[in-house]
Amino acid sequence: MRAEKSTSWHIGVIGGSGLAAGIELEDAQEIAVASPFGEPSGPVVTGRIGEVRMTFLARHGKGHAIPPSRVNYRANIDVLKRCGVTDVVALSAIGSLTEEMAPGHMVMVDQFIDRTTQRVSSFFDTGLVAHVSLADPVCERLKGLLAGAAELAGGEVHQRGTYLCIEGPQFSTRAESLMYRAWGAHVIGMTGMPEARLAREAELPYAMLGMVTDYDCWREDEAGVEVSHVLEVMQANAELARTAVRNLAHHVPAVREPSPVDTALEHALITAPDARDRKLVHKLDAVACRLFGERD
Ligand SMILES: CSC[C@H]1O[C@H](OP(=O)(O)O)[C@H](O)[C@@H]1O
Ligand SMILES: Nc1ncnc2[nH]cnc12
Repeated sequence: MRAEKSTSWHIGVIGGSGLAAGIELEDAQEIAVASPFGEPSGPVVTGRIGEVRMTFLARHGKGHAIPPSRVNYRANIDVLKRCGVTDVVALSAIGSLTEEMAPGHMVMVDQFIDRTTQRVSSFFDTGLVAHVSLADPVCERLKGLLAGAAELAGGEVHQRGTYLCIEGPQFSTRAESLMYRAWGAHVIGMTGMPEARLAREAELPYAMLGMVTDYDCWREDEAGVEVSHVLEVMQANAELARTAVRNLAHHVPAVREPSPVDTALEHALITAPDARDRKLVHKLDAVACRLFGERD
């Protein structure tokens, strides 16, 4: 395992609802990658778009069998890191909490409010304590590149948006939806957290391209969200998302300059070396490879 990131891009794509079929890659290979954090959502498909290495993982597994609360977010991020991914792009179906973010639009999520309750949200634990900064959970550089790629694909793109993550699997009540609006959230989903937290701990720049599928249930006199409707809108927009990813691969700079996120753990570890749990340190050979991995 390499300790420092290379200057070549290797983009990991996590495909959400309606995007399990993945993206078209050259020299595609399906690989089952094992993780010390358990079973990831499925095998990854790794290959290239032009000169850029790409690795795809379906968040909910083949056939969308895994609900948001049971996605093994740690294993998913761990296997992407193990594959050598340098940056992570998340594709997600989202509900809109604001009039101007209409179904069919795309939102470059840049902030999160986490209302999840059942998920393991850190790679670190007793015997190895770390506190990374999450003030800016999305990598500005990756977000900018992805926004440009989405616009080039012909999408109506909103440059920022706060994503409220619920536990699900039920959609929200009207009272909750109104409260989230009052909190200043712009969009709602069930998977952005802890995915973004874990990417940061793994020193992986993360950006989310949210695909608006519905208006949640805050609008008066409108029916609540139906999953069939969400999937219908996603199917209509899946090709747009795939084109955005293709454009991203074709438009990243030839040389990947370091991102501040590449060293997010630099000042985050607080446990003294002699108080560290060796087993946990070993488990983090990929996630924290820069600090604990073997050099090749
Ligand atoms: C299919 S409706 C609810 C479902 O869709 C979103 O999934 P993802 O973020 O993986 O695209 C939402 O978060 C829920 O999991
Ligand atoms: N309204 C909504 N609430 C939660 N997750 C969603 N995914 C798509 N639409 C959603």
